Amino acid sequence: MATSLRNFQNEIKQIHHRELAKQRVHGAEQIQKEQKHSQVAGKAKEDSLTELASVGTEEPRGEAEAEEKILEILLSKVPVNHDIVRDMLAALLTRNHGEYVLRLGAQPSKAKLFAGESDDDVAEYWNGIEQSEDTLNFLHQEITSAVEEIGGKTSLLFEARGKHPRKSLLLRLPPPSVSLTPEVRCAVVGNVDSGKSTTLGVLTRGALDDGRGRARVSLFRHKHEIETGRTSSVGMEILGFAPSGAPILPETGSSNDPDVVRREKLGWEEISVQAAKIVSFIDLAGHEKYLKTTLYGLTSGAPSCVILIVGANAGLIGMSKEHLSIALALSVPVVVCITKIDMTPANVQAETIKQVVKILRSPGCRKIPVFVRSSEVAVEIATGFGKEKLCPIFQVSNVTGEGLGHLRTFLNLLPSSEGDTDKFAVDQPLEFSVTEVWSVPYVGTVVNGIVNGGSVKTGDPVMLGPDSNGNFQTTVVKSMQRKRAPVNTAEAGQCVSCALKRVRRNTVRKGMVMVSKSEILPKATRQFQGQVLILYHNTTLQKNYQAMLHCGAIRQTVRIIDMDNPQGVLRTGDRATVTFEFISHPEFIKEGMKLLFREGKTKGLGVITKLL
Ligand SMILES: Nc1nc2c(ncn2[C@@H]2O[C@H](COP(=O)(O)OP(=O)(O)OP(=O)(O)O)[C@@H](O)[C@H]2O)c(=O)[nH]1
Repeated sequence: MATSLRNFQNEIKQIHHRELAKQRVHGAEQIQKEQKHSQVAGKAKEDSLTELASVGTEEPRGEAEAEEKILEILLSKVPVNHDIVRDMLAALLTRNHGEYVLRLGAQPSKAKLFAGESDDDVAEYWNGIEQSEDTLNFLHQEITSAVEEIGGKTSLLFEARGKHPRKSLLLRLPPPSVSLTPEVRCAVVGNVDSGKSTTLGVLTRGALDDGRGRARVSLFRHKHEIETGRTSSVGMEILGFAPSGAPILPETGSSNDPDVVRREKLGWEEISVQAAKIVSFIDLAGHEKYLKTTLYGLTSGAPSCVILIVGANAGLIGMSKEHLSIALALSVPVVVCITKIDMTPANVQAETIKQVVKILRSPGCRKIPVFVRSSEVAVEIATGFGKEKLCPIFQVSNVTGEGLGHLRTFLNLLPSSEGDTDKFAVDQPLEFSVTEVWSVPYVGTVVNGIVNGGSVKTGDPVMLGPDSNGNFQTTVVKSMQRKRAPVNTAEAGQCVSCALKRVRRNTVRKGMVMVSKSEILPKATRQFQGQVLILYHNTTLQKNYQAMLHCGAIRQTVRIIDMDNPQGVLRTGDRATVTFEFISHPEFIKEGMKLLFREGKTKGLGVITKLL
């Protein structure tokens, strides 16, 4: 089963990439067509589509300039053949959307580092030049002033003295506007009472917990949540990092955590204005009763990583295994965070760690667990996160603050969602999926969601739909907000809310899309084919079977109307091409989209292969 799941996931990936490539070609053609059309019409005014094609190619922060300067300084201090050294140095500089991690001094091999070997044992070194502490300090100073010259900030992430001195620096160029601040989306899952809301409360508010739920109170949205201490909805929290690398925290209060820079009370808007990077958390419910909501949060929020919270005292129990399997099925990279290490006896904690490692290494997961016990490991694992099979494990206490510093360093360096060009393509016409709808007094209908492709500007005419008949209505984006700060543009990979002109609240539902207005009308689909793998079903699955389908922000009951399996039934582990039909209304879907369907314990994973 594990091997077939892996093969199937690889196939899904291939189909997804193939379809994305097709759509990109199609999107570029469409943009070209539109451009020609506007030229013929003699439209001299700035065309949003031309701009759309150029977004992402520009380097607004002077990134190339910064890189060149840093390399020049390093080269001038290293008395060896320049060409070889340049390549080596470039490899030590990890670039990620306006920020760099620079490693100075000889670096231990990652394998040794992740295995947690002590500095003296580290025999193997990769790309790096052995330098004295004085040279490192000198380079640190020179680079800091060079980065400051171009308006950036440098912060020390890690430093090792002694036999093999080395340093890791974070160089960050502040984003020119809020609309360009890189964002990382993390979904937080785990069993009831594992400490999800508490960990988020402590990370985003700064004040530590008292072990009786103090830190989580500000995160709850409903009265019953405060009364029961149980999350029931999808909550959103943000953590901003300043250009200096320090977390921006909104509340005053005492904290024994030395890593924290404390500011006066701050709202989301202020955080986004001050931040050079924003980590947004999707706080999901742990109770089985709310699994549908949790699944929705996982598929609709397009997270770049899933943080699985495990109570050290309880281990991976109940829904946490379910959450882990869903994250793996959706191929979202996983981070494990073991909480409550302050109150758990050593033997129980060791048991939990053993269990987590065993599950991560099992053929179903095939992850390589890495314990993050130093900032150096946190830096290394964050910069390449998502590309390898590594699964970082953090051990933290929300009461004493132990281990939270490493977790913050890791979050600070995670690659941003916008940088994931596999998932989000800028060079396509706009596609925005609606994940939430509100009616705001004096503003009107506001939709929140993710820009899956292309970009959008305020004032752009767009089409919103499909409604229950499969039709789209035309509207205009009146204004936009990103993390409650007003913005004028939003690009692929970002999560924004848009106020829409002349749209009634009751005509909009979650799962709808907003696409750019063009001559080609968007199409709503009622029936489609998908390649699926049945992950679990206790008997057999036949025609007319109904289940809840999750596909991006879409959540609707589907019925199986056909399958290519000769016996006409599907069992656990079976693969088939299945024809589905949406029960209540057509939806906007595309070939290559991943789908997940569920009914009770039954679970299936797949990819849309054909729209009928
Ligand atoms: N001692 C100690 N207690 C903790 C720690 N983390 C969380 N707690 C406590 O554990 C309890 C449960 O925490 P929650 O954050 O509500 O758990 P949850 O996972 O969000 O639960 P649901 O919202 O119901 O899914 C609270 O009383 C917290 O105070 C920790 O690191 N140490």
